[in-house]
Amino acid sequence: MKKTKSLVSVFIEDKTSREPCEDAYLHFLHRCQVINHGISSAVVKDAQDSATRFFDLPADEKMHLVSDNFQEPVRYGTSINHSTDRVHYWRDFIKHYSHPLSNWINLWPSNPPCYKEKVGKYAEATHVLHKQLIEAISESLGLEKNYLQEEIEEGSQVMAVNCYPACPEPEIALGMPPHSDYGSLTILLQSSEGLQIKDCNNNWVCVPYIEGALIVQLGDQVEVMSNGIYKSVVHRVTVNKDYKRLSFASLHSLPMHKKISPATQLVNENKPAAYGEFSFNDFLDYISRNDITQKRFIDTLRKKNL
Ligand SMILES: O=C(O)CCC(=O)C(=O)O
Ligand SMILES: [Fe+2]
Repeated sequence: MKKTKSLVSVFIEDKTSREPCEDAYLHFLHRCQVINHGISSAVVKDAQDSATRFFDLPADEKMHLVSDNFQEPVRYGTSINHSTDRVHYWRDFIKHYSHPLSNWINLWPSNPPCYKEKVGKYAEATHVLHKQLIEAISESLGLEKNYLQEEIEEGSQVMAVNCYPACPEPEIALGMPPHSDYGSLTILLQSSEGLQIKDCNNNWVCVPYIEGALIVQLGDQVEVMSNGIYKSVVHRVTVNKDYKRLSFASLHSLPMHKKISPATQLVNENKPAAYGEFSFNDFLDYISRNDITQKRFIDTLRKKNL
């Protein structure tokens, strides 16, 4: 079976195997893990090993990449924004722009020497997978498969590589606070459990670790484009006291300046546009001036009279 087709069928099969209501479909997508993604275990392992070696470097080797500027294409840090966070989170991260790879890879860490090549291979593979998933989502909404094709080809990809060290008091700490991702989809690779998502009843649910699987999380751009048929996933990261956890969050989005709004095919008299338009740049502007734990960005886009 062709990869794209099998991904589509994963979505559709689950849609029909549950109660035929919108919520059931969303419920499934909140929990989506993809196993038939076509990214080899060697590519995944090499990327994980390279990232582990990067985080194991002495602090002063990483410090020259520290920045609180959210627009910086390569940024190392702890917490979310170390200088403004009122609560610090138990996380180190390196974030880098990743698409088109040749535009950015020279800025990526040069130590360990394998980092660029190995993480670069993984980033390119997730870009291909993202395109397939967006096609499946567009079709599931009754839109053309290539509805967002151009925007995805030219779109942005930020790879957030997160390291959550073992924490002596995990019950009073978090690796990341509750948030949803701004983009279209996030493709997430976790080395062990730790991610939790908020379900329809507002309970935190642990996302199980499945060897070889990639977690697919819906972001704010898909919620807006689908006019609320899909909802972006609120998630947070817990930590543990026994071992370090590594995750790769590949954050995909439309190009930085491109505004997304509800698809006209999904807007009608009975279902008017429920959100205003926004771009990735608008989100960056918001996050640099606001605390996302106080108010979600997507809440600022909802039309008030609906
Ligand atoms: O580490 C994780 O499981 C999630 C990371 C995440 O949510 C993010 O980087 O936006
Ligand atoms: Fe996230």
